[in-house]
Amino acid sequence: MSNVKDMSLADEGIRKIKWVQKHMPVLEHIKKQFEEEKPFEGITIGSCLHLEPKTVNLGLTLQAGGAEVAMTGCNPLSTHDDAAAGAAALGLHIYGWREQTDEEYYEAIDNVLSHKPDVIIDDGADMIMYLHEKRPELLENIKGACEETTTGVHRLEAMHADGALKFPVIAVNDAYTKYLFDNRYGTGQSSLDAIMGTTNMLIAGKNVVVCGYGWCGRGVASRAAGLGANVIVTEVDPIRALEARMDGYRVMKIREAVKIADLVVTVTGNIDIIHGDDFKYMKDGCMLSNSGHFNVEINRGDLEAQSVSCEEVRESIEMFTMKDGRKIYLLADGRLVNLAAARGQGHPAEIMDMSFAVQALSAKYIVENDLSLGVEKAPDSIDDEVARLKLKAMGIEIDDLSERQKDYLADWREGT
Ligand SMILES: NC(=O)c1ccc[n+]([C@@H]2O[C@H](COP(=O)([O-])OP(=O)(O)OC[C@H]3O[C@@H](n4cnc5c(N)ncnc54)[C@H](O)[C@@H]3O)[C@@H](O)[C@H]2O)c1
Ligand SMILES: N[C@@H](CCSC[C@H]1O[C@@H](n2cnc3c(=O)[nH]cnc32)[C@H](O)[C@@H]1O)C(=O)O
Repeated sequence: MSNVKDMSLADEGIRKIKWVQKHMPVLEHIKKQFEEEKPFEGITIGSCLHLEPKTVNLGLTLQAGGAEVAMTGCNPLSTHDDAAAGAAALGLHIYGWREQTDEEYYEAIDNVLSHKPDVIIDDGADMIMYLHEKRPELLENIKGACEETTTGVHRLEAMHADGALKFPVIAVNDAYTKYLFDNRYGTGQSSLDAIMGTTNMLIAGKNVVVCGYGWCGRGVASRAAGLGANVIVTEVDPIRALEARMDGYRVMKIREAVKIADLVVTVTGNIDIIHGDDFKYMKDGCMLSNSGHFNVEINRGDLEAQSVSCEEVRESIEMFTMKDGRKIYLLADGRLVNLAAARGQGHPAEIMDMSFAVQALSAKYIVENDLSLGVEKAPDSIDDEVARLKLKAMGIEIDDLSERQKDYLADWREGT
């Protein structure tokens, strides 16, 4: 059963799914293994992930392993209607469409849960939260869950600390083969790609303010600098601020940064990064975008309160006219621009290849093991396997330690 926008888009969706499959060699390898081993026979997997071609390929990989798969999106703006229709035509249960209301978004989550999943794959923890709060009768079916992103992991750790979490969770985000590549190079490239595609503006010579110098912030800063921007970083963590400085960027307080910003990209996972009086100090024409989480990093309510009008001037660009006549532009409703902007394509397929390989192997790990309650990193063996498969797919060979080298590294006696 599915509920998508328009099944006549299925052929185009399938074309796009086939395209990404050519660029996801690790997941394709795992799909073949799953076809032989059938680790998910009798298992239902429910997911809440950005519903687009690469995610559908994860769904097909789980299906190849014998799973019944039900999927919805994890953001009201990020679903690709053609990929959703294609996935439904390929036998996955798909619920969702682009531009859902909040009510429709949670209804779709509810529909997935009605399939009574044994395993949940979440991105941002909305499905896990909803399950605990609104469908607690289903908790007993759940063997475990995987969480895709930094903020989702933080939410679930907080839930566990409160004693509220009722099943084990694997923090897929915390695998090296996830955050070092997805959060950094994926967010770096896809955010700039979406901002440029949405605005058709030049990046070179602009003051680009990156709020947060975590894994995503590093990626966004380096890609913006590569395009010729003058990058300014804001941080609250002294070590990350120092790192940003020594990586060559200016570091300053947000209040100083907004005064000179041409473009702001928030990537903190935190609330109210741009809020209140910050809007009063912005230059005419300043563009605001978020690539972190949900739509809380830029306080839209505060922006609206200080403006006299708001108009969609181009797809995914709202122009706020301020009381003094300045124009401030908000991209993609302040939701993560690389996925929620109409032109946002998400991370490149080669990146999601690794993230979703970790998801697929973590789901298998959940069904094959009795994990204890809590939030734990994906096992190192999964990281190692994904990295080795990726190197192999890229045609890269690396060296092995010799016996002499192993002995040397294990010996404290050998010195100068
Ligand atoms: N757009 C995407 O596709 C994508 C991909 C991966 C992660 N994410 C999301 O992006 C966000 C960041 O993820 P990450 O892995 O980089 O996390 P991270 O924890 O590595 O980095 C976040 C950084 O923001 C800083 N920060 C917090 N509050 C701040 C404030 N008030 N001002 C300035 N800096 C502040 C923190 O000190 C930290 O260095 C999360 O919400 C994550 O879920 C988005
Ligand atoms: N549901 C929240 C979650 C943040 S999404 C951040 C996650 O999106 C994932 N992501 C980035 N690009 C893609 C993509 O193209 N397809 C599926 N997931 C993606 C990425 O792994 C990252 O951890 C929200 O919408 O605000």
